[in-house]
Amino acid sequence: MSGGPADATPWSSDPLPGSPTAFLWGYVRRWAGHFGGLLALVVGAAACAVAVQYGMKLLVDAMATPGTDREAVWSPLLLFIALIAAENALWRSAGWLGCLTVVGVGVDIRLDLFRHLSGHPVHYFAEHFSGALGNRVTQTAGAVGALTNTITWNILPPCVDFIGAIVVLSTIQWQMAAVLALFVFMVAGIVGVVGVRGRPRHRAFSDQAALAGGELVDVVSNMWAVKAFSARRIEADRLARKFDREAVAQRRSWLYLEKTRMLHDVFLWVMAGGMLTWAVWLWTQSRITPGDVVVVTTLTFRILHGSRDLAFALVGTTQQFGMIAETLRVIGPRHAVADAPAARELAPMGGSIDFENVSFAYADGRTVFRNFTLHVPAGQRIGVVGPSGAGKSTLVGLLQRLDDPQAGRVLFDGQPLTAVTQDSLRAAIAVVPQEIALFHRSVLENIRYGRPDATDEQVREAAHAARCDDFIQALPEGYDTLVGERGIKLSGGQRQRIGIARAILKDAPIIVLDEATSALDSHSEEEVQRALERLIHGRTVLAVAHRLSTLSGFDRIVVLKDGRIIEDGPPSDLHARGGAFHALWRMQARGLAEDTITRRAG
Ligand SMILES: Nc1ncnc2c1ncn2[C@@H]1O[C@H](COP(=O)(O)OP(=O)(O)OP(=O)(O)O)[C@@H](O)[C@H]1O
Repeated sequence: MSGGPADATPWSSDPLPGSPTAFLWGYVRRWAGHFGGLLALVVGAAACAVAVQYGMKLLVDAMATPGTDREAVWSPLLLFIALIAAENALWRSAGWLGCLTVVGVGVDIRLDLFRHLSGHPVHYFAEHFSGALGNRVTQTAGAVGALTNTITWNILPPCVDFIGAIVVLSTIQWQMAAVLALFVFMVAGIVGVVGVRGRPRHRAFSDQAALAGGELVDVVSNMWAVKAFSARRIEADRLARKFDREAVAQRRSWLYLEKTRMLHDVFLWVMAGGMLTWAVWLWTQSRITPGDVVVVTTLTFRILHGSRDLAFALVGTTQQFGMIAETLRVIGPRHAVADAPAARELAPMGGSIDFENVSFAYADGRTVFRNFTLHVPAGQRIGVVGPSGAGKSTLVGLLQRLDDPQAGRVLFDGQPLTAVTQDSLRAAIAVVPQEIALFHRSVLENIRYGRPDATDEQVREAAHAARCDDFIQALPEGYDTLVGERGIKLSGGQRQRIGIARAILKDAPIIVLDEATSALDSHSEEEVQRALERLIHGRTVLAVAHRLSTLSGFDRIVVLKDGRIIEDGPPSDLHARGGAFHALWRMQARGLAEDTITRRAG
């Protein structure tokens, strides 16, 4: 249940607020009614709690003062009972409203962080642990909830208690109120300073915890390699060392808090003993009533306990703030590739591609293209080949605008990519990569990812055209079968064909095949090849391939080397020319022949 003013954040490329306070303030404003109500309820409840102590004093005085009418006890008693009822009603209302607020804000925060996170370019996710990013979003919502709870239950009430207690005590004996106020400031100050000095220990613990958590995510997501290299014990030992280091840091952080608590308890004992002795001495002098002694004692205990809660809560909040600040640092920056303010929807007109004097270097300074120019007319099938590191994937990435070139332009049907929205651009390009990303959802939903509004019938037609029908029908629940995380229950060829079905469904004017068949055996490749033929019919195709046989029947081949085009022309011309492409082709043909001989012999 959100119940609040959700979806106030646009899909902006602007950075998130840099400081946790500004970030949190946005939610306080969005949920102003809830936070305002919570504040009023908590302040009211804490004030009632102080008034209850005063009610107790009135009752004791009515009972203990000699010569007073015994009937006079009923009104203080009634007041006392009414105040207890009011206090509890206010606390419970605060609890209820706190629940609505924390839950609702938690949903908003996770959605906002997800929206911003998903706007970062693809390489951002390669540079960070994706699992850790997901956890970070969840933990930040948790930290904001914990912060709200800490302020509501551990910071506001002691502050109200303190003000209330000073007001009440000053009506009894102003000197006592002054001494108590001084003492509380001193204790809160000392415990606060000691607490803050412990921060490096707490930070060391959270760093170690993050490291150990990251290691665990890394190992679990690479479980295949762990098993393949029989490395379970090695990984367990490695984790044991990380956990040990984390445990040492955790003990140091925890025991430091215990020592601070002990220090506070000593202060509490000295102060409570001192105040009580002072109050009883004043009573022996008949300067204050028994009710005054009761109220001095209970208020002293109450605010001394409160001062400890407050000091620890403040230390706790610095940890929550640290966590939120770290998230804003990692997730919050401006998106590296953003839609221009005046970006239009792309208007596809056949699907021509132009790279005009493009220069591009990665963030680490590695230059891939210098003044690169390539024109692909609409409807042409072009194969891009070349040695590893030549820039083939970078070229495909620039076409999808995963990055912007530092100089020059990339155009789609004459429209510069920077002038159109990223969503409309990517809707016009269907990519079949080497690794098809499958969600842990049904086969039907996975194919429908190509066009979310497609009917079941259209999904089945696309699957049929991509030659998926047979194996999908053979799955336990057909199209409703859930594929495992990353589609682990399907073979490489089957995943590829699902990827092709998606692309067929997408019906985009440009098809990009990025090593689409390189991980397949010859039989699967044949199947996939047929599916691909159906997909690429009548469209502009840009195919990156190591296996040159994939490109037979293409109109044109471009051979890249070190970001430059070294050969360009129809495959037959390149063969005739006897250059790099021809040499590569012959090498692969020999490999294929050997492969066939080996299989026949087998
Ligand atoms: N995210 C990145 N950050 C920095 N450098 C990168 C990044 N991605 C690729 N490169 C570098 O850019 C150059 C071109 O890489 P690219 O992946 O485009 O080559 P490729 O021709 O597709 O290679 P392969 O056939 O091995 O996939 C290489 O030198 C590579 O190391």
